[in-house]
Amino acid sequence: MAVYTDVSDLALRDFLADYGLGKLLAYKGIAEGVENSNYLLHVEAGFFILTLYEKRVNADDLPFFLGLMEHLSARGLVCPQPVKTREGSLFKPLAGRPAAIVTFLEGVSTRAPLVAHCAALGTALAELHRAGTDFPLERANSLSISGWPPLLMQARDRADSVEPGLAAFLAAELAALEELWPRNLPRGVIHADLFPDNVLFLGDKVSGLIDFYFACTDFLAYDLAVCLNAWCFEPDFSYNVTKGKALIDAYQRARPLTPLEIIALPILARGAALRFTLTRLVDWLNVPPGALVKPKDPREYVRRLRFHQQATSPGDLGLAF
Ligand SMILES: Nc1ncnc2c1ncn2[C@@H]1O[C@H](COP(=O)(O)OP(=O)(O)OP(=O)(O)O)[C@@H](O)[C@H]1O
Ligand SMILES: N[C@@H](CCO)C(=O)O
Repeated sequence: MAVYTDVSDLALRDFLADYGLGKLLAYKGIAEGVENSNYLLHVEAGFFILTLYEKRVNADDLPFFLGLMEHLSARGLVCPQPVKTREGSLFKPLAGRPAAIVTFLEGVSTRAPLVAHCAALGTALAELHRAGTDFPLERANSLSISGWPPLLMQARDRADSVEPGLAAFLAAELAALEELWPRNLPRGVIHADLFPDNVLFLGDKVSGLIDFYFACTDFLAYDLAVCLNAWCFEPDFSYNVTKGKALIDAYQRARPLTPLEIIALPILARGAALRFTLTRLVDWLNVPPGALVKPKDPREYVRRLRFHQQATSPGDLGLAF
């Protein structure tokens, strides 16, 4: 359960006094998620999500994240809408953390995506990229290639306790990717963490995208690479090329990839696998005492990384070219 920061009902009532949402009727911590503390709020105005931003979220980035959700909602993408205080603020402190209230979205995330889910995701991802084109703010991706060496430094000494030889393997991967990483691909707003737990469905249809707290300005095709890793591997770590093809084809129907993006996709997928290996490894080795959280297993991403070392052609991912 991801609740790092406990919120007393007294503090919450005081916080809510600045919003026009009526009285607090009930609230409870939400079991899913690993990054921030989330509560489901039931107030007189209905149901909302209260998020307290934890270590990876810098308060200076909140205007980008919350402004992006407003921008995308205004363009018809279903994502949480931030609720402003009576004075017009998008966030304010609660229990020592910056905190915001956003609208609650209906739908259920899937733990075992089917081909139809992957196709629906591909369409939603391309729509997100298109809706983000005129968003005026920029935010560098702090977890792209220049952000990986500091993560490896934090984990290097204890990485081999997770899997023998892991520190050397990751150092070699980092060096290889620094050589191979593309420089000039189409850029724009990306979600950067569109895993199955961040996509809500009603049946086969996407009913909402959530958790924009890694969103940034980066290669659009990197977002597709993150999704291929998160949605198209089976529990035995084999890559399901049918799911990959469904995701890519649906994406391309709404936003065709350029030839350079097609060539770069295997490297982007390898880099995306390294990014999540490193953040998971750091979190695995540093669970805060008392936190109600189940860290995610970095070895799931080491397996993907090994796949991408071998799968060097776009066709290996399901891309017809
Ligand atoms: N706007 C929303 N509407 C409905 N449910 C939501 C909403 N925002 C969050 N949730 C619920 O809260 C859970 C955790 O939210 P979120 O994914 O934003 O947390 P996180 O800690 O940032 O997670 P992650 O580990 O994916 O980074 C979600 O899986 C979902 O069940
Ligand atoms: N989606 C991430 C966790 C949130 O950053 C992961 O599965 O490692």
